[in-house]
Amino acid sequence: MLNPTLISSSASFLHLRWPGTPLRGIAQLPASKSESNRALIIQALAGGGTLENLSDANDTQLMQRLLANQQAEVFDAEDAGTVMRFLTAYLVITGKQAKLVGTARMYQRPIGVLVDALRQLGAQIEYSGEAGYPPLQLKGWNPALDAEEPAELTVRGDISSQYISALLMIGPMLPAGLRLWLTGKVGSRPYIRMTQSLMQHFGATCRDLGEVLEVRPVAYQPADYTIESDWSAASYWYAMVALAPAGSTIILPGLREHSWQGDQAIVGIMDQLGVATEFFPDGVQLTQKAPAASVEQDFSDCPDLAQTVAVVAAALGVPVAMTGLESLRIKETDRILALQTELAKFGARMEEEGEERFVVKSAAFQVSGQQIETYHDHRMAMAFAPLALRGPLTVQAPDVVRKSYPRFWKELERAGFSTDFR
Ligand SMILES: O=C(O)C1=C[C@@H](OP(=O)(O)O)[C@@H](O)[C@H](O)C1
Ligand SMILES: C=C(OP(=O)(O)O)C(=O)O
Repeated sequence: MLNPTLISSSASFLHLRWPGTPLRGIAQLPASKSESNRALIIQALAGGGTLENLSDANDTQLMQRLLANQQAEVFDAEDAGTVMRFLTAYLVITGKQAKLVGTARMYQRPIGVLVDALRQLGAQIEYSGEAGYPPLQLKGWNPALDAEEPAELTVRGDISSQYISALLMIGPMLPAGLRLWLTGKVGSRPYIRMTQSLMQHFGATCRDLGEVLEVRPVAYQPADYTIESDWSAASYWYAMVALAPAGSTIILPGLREHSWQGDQAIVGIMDQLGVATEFFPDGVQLTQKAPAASVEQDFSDCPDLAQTVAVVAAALGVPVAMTGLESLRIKETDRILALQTELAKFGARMEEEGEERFVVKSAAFQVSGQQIETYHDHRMAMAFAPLALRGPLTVQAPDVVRKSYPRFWKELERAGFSTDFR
């Protein structure tokens, strides 16, 4: 069978068009890659259990392949932050000596906070390139940990929550558990809570005691878990409903009202940008409503939604003030710079007004054949694609979506977009 992701894999450009009718239908979402990649690490540590609905995202397929070949000498995390960070901690705790490599961009994404913490636990890790960044050489694990008292670590929370999740997940394997003190402004908190919830689902004990997170030395137990659909991926369908002609509505199966994913925050944000959500037992229906006159939003807990929201607000002409964007500069690309550059092609501006506060404003926003650069960032492609509902648009390197949503373009075709891959 033809792999749907291969159809576009060699394309340099995708020309997207919308016929002008209302947008209606059921869109299939990928499963959450954040839940999937945690569940895979925990399942490997638990030694069993069944995972249903694992994500088809490259980040998850990659994690699965790497965990299936643990005797490897080199582990290539490609551009997947969770793979690089979670696997580093996993390989340390399972005593592997190996090299961890990735893309050129991965070598610009810091990992020093995690390496310092693992070294304190007894890991021997060397930097093969620049100190503080991958690639890493894991040289062994000589824990000198107290059998009675939990290991105590102090970790900055203001760079990436993935270091904290990585450390929490190996906590049950330490002789007396782990006490993790967080310093600085902790970002992406819901991802830390998601880690705790999944750990608990697999029998571990991980408690949030305010300033400190405590993991007891209680072993993981094999368990079954069904991964929820991905709320970050859902955000692009919210954007489409917000920008589509009157009378548009979309059903998204597999989303839960009580979710472990912080990006469910899209429900409240898009309620202000013209999309109402109705929950059903297995999913949601999105319909249109009037947007607010202006929006203020802190993205500290949901950084992956920032691009979607900036583009929709600019296209609607609703001024939006955005805070909590600090981590955007060290993701797949510098997402602030990328947004500023690409929004400018439509006459919209994203300007820093005061410290770490960005305001997106636009007048006479027009979509008329612009070409969007994607900067090796899946979210740049998916956040700008909904603009095709307002006029013809070209997306450069469309295959970038495979990182989290390989079927994205297929789903757009099913919804009625015309796609021309060149
Ligand atoms: O733990 C996770 O699954 C993730 C945490 C977030 O990263 P940061 O903690 O670096 O903000 C998020 O941006 C990323 O897409 C996935
Ligand atoms: C930032 C992201 O992923 P990661 O950090 O896991 O590469 C993302 O998916 O937007």
